[in-house]
Amino acid sequence: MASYKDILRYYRGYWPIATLSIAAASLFEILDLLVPYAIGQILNVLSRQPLDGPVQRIVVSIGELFNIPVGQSLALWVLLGAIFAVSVLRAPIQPWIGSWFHWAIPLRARRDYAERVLSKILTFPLAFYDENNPGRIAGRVSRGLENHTWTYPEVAGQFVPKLARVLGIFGVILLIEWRIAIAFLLSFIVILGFSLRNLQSLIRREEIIDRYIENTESRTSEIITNIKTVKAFATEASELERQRQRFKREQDVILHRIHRGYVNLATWQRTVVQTSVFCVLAMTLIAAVQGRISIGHFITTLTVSSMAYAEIEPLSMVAEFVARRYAAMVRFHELIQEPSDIYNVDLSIIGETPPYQFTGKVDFRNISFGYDTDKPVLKDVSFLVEPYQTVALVGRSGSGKSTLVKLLFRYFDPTAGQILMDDQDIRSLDMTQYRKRLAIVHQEVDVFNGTLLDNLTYGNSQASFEQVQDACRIARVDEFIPSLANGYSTVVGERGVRLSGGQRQRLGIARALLVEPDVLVFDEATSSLDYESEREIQMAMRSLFGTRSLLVIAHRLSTVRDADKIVVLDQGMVAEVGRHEELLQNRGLYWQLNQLHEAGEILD
Ligand SMILES: Nc1ncnc2c1ncn2[C@@H]1O[C@H](COP(=O)(O)OP(=O)(O)OP(=O)(O)O)[C@@H](O)[C@H]1O
Repeated sequence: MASYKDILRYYRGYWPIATLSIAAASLFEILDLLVPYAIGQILNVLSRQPLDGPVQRIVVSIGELFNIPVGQSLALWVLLGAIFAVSVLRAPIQPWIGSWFHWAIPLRARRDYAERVLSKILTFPLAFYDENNPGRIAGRVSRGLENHTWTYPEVAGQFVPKLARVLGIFGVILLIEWRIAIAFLLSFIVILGFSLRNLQSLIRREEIIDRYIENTESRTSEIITNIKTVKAFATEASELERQRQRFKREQDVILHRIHRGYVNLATWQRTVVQTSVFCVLAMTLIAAVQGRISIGHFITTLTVSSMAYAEIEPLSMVAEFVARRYAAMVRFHELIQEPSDIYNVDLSIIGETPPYQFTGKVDFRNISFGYDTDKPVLKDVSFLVEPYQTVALVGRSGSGKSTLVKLLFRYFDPTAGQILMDDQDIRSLDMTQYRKRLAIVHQEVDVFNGTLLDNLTYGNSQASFEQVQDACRIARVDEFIPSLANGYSTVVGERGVRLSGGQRQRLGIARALLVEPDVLVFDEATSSLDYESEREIQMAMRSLFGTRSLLVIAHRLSTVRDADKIVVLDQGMVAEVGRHEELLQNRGLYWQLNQLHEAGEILD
């Protein structure tokens, strides 16, 4: 569970400079008090009342030092000089010690944490993404970073220095008349104590609403991701209605439970502040009338105390902002504290030549696995992929084909059994380096926003242009390049040319080939492709047979017919293994699937 300590740690790299700049800003706020104090003393000089002892001593010392007669005029010059020093001389220094660091620190911390949170996102286990969609994760990250960045300047540049100023004012009033100082201090303790108690309960409400907003954002992100389905089912109106209800509920809670709370707090604060100002005025007036304080002190006390009460509003505004943002900041740290993948992903390796080189012999030995411990998905699965063999995985939907591939990539580890790559348990290998020797072509190939060339070399930025051309020839990407306006430099993806399903698949194959994997996994696209594209891909794929070990999640008879080995899975178990003709002769599950799907040429 994250807490305020994590929020403080966010700025941890900058503590020394933060402490210095906050201390300097606080000092400036206290020095500001010299102005009303000096004006009070000037009034005393003009009304021929005595100066305060320490001021008198300073005037005398200066008179002696410069050999100037001590009198009214020297006292006025000294006081005027003090006002000049703390107001005019300070002006060009303050922004560089204050504002500069109050923004430089959170902006630097933002860069640190943007990097840290991305490293974290890159190393979350796959299961995390099943439970949290991109909208939820992105929302939490951006709200967290933004709120940390905005909160620091307010707390460091406003809250702490203003609080220091209030303490300074207490000191000044204490010098003048202790009874007024005590009344002043008590009123502040009451106001701050009550405000803090109220803010705590408002923070709890903010935490609840933050989770609620996150769920709403997550649904909006799902609508965007699944927009084709939304449009196809014409559910735009019902989606809007559902979200509209959530927006309304959000607004009701924010307006009536949270915002009302803040306004109630402000109302109460304002009333207490005005009462206190009045009491201090009355007490000061009585003290002046009774001759306990001079006219100058009367003016100083009234000026500084109203300065202090005027700070209540900015102070409580900052406290309110912090309270409003607290939940989002804490939830950002909760995200960072989520456990990473159990396998150590090495984020320091960029474009290095992987140390491993395998023949491509993969031995699945007695593999059992379940996403939930009580629901086994794979049960005692064993089969061997010899180097350069093409092995097809066949079975009904849900039989565990994709799960086997996830285990090969070590997204999960089997609960029993082992996967051996060239007779080495893959758990004993460096995971990042091991994965670099594998490649996969998914059913839906991801295209990043960038040029075609960027997308082709995504897994191997060192590839030469000749290698790219070779891969494109094998994967038949070269057949559609002439139709693109700028050839390899054509921008594809989000902001560029949309590639068709078949083109994307061929891009996926070329991209996989460019990393020169020892084992290539191919998750055949099912029925999203037209006949022409499908044939192109079939031909591209067939030209890979025998060039390396191939593991194909096969949906088409044509692939399966040519495979060296077909592994038929049934409810997580190996039902049959053999070549196409052998399995047909067996008249088992493969034969049944074959019969069922022969007409459509698709196996599951
Ligand atoms: N992330 C997951 N969490 C929990 N259960 C899962 C997860 N992924 C898959 N499953 C379950 O595991 C079983 C096997 O799924 P898998 O995707 O491996 O099957 P498949 O043979 O590849 O199916 P298809 O051909 O339809 O893609 C299914 O019952 C599925 O519901």
